[in-house]
Amino acid sequence: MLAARRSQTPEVRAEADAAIRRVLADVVATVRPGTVCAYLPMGGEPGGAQLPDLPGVGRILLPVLRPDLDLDWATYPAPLVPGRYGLAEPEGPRLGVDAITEADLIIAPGLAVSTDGVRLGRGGGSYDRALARVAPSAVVVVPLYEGELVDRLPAEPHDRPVDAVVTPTGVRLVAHTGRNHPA
Ligand SMILES: Nc1nc2c(c(=O)[nH]1)N(C=O)[C@@H](CNc1ccc(C(=O)N[C@@H](CCC(=O)O)C(=O)O)cc1)CN2
Ligand SMILES: Nc1ncnc2c1ncn2[C@@H]1O[C@H](COP(=O)(O)OP(=O)(O)OP(=O)(O)O)[C@@H](O)[C@H]1O
Repeated sequence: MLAARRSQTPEVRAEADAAIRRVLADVVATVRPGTVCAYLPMGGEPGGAQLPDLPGVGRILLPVLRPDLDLDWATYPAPLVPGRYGLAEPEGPRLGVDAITEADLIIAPGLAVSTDGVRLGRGGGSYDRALARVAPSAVVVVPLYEGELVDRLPAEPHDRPVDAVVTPTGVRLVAHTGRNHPA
């Protein structure tokens, strides 16, 4: 999945990123979230650097990677400083790992999602831990490029299912049996 992302030309990627941001704006207009947990794409992740600049959202939180790879949160916009793995992270007060419980919409990074809602991450287990804390009513979406919504992914009991994927062509709901019962 990473190799396919790297092989995209900058022009094709920029166009797909802009389309993904337009679809995300539609999702925000529909869900009308008070608080959104977003992320700052890095190294060819869908959405581009402007992903967290979400118009009309009262409160935007970005992840701050803890030494144990769990996720803390800080508000955005804020000055960005370099974190581990080449991540850019917001300065400002750390709100704690439970800040995600206040989010109505979570935009989570992923390399692929299956049609039954399993998300493939980068292997830190960060979002598995963070998504276990989201409110039952919250919506979890993963921005993806074309071809990254797949039929099957290997799942383990700690994997937390997601609700929908956002691609350049639109939103697609994925089916799962509940946040704490991975498909
Ligand atoms: N943009 C973005 N922010 C994010 C995540 C993410 O996946 N994307 N995370 C999602 O959890 C957390 C950070 N976790 C990360 C874990 C690994 C790598 C990474 O680059 N891993 C290398 C190999 C690491 C190594 O040297 O062992 C890789 O995948 O090539 C990056 C972020 C929080 N913020
Ligand atoms: N709640 C948890 N507490 C501690 N470790 C966990 C937890 N959930 C998952 N892990 C560990 O994290 C590791 C990586 O899991 P996995 O490969 O599913 O990550 P991922 O979903 O790809 O990554 P990420 O969530 O960071 O995007 C596994 O070794 C797993 O045991």
